[in-house]
Amino acid sequence: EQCITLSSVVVVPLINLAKAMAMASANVLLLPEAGSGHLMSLIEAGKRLLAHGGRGDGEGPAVTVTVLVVRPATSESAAEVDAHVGRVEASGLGVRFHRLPAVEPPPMGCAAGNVQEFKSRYMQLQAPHVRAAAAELGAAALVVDFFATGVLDAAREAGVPTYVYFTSTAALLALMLRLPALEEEVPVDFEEFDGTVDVPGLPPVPAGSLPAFMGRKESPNFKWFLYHGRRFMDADGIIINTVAELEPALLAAIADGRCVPGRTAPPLYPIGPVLDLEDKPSSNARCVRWLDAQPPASVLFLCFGSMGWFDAAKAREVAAGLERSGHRFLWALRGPPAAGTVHPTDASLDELLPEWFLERTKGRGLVWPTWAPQKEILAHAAIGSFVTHCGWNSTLESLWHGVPLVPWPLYAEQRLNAFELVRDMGVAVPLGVDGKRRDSFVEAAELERAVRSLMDDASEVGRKVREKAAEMKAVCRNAVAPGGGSSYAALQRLLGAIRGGFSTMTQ
Ligand SMILES: COc1cc(-c2[o+]c3cc(O)cc([O-])c3cc2O[C@@H]2O[C@H](CO)[C@H](O)[C@H](O)[C@H]2O)cc(OC)c1O
Ligand SMILES: O=c1ccn([C@@H]2O[C@H](COP(=O)(O)OP(=O)(O)O)[C@@H](O)[C@H]2O)c(=O)[nH]1
Repeated sequence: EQCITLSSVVVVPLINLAKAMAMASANVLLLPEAGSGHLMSLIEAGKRLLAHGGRGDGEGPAVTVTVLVVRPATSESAAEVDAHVGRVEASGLGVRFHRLPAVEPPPMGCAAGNVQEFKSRYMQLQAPHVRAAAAELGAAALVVDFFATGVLDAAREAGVPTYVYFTSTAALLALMLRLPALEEEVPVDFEEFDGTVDVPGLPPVPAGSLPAFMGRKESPNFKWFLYHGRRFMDADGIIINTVAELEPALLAAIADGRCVPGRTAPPLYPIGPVLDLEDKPSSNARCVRWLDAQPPASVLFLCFGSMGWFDAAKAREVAAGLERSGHRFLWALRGPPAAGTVHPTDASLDELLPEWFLERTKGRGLVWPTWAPQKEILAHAAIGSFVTHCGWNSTLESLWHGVPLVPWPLYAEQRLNAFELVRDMGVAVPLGVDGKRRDSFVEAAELERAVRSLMDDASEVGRKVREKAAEMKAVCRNAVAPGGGSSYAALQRLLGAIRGGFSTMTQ
């Protein structure tokens, strides 16, 4: 109102000033899921947006990045999130944080087996606060975790272009986009199904390699994956933590509309590998110093993610398999979580290992009973291969260092990752894991066979897989190289789209 009474000599410069201020920076809001793994991955992606667009250039305004922090529902998770947010705030990288008001969690708590439902409903409840934050902070774009597609409508109502950040593979994305059709095509529950499933861009996928959440169609978790799969099509783009050259056929199948015939898929931005790979001072952990004394590419590393743990029956099979393989090893072994928590405890070696094991493998093996500095270990020249649960972050970390894999999937989408690593990418040897009757059990003889097939000098299969992993190391590094890399280019395209939308908004 004050402006109306002013002369045009004053009004025009004021409007221009407001526009100029708005144009000065395009604020990208990130909405991670309320758990630390996905939060870390999305923050890492945010750091890349800042590094590429933070100062602005001839192509458009500078980009700022603000993370909308959802209060985790458990104190265990809240402590992890607080610690990580604190570290990033202290790092001075310029990522901003905005804490969303507390929301009453859905009633079911962290009920075992309904994790996806709980997370999805909790994120959906954030919608009004996300809309308020978008207005308050002046959002140019919103990037949401793939469990948070429940806020898409609120973002749309607020007029904010919204992108999904997909923390896993293009294979899982293709499968989730296909899920509504697959549900119709396969007449029984997937856990009853013996056939193969068609995922465009992959060889036929055996039912036993489908993700754990797909078991029963009536389960709330399945329903939520179905929901998210549908909602991905409504996003303004899908940012995915993969590398174009790692999954070319899958990305082409999604982009060509082969996963959802008759509809155009949102633009895809494969910007991976999104990993926190900054040079950190060496942890000086004893396990890393132990590696210093081992010959190059001689050590098998075993580690099973933030939630993998073994009971004595499984640990004894591993021990026997490792002993018989004759190869050197570094085994990160964890025990069962304490009641009411999800994270493994430090292993009690007396309880988990056969009494002969440490003595018989002395000098060629080390058991590490706690959290391992995995990235530092995989970067070490002594590491020759990696037995992994196939979490996608662990997989990318391994490929980044050219380390070939032995896949031992445990939970989430890991069976699908294992299938892709062996059958499509050729960077892993197969391992027979009994997921149906014995909860991801591997027999000693089978582990010994797989390890030998990858690590024995005379193994032709091993040579090919090792070569392929070395190729993928180059692929990953080239992808993020400034200028010509595919992930670098995808990030530039993404910034272009965000800035383009922002300029339209502020015109
Ligand atoms: C991909 O399918 C599933 C992923 C998860 C899942 O969810 C999750 C949520 C968080 O708030 C924090 C996490 O750390 C986290 C991790 C997680 O699984 C891991 O995600 C990785 C990629 O980000 C990777 O793909 C690993 O394989 C996963 O173990 C959970 C889930 O079912 C419970 C899924 O089906
Ligand atoms: O002892 C461990 C176990 C895991 N990790 C790290 O935890 C992450 C695990 O992520 P992933 O996606 O592989 O699996 P998740 O734990 O989410 O199932 C990766 O960055 C690993 O490097 C680690 O550093 N030490």
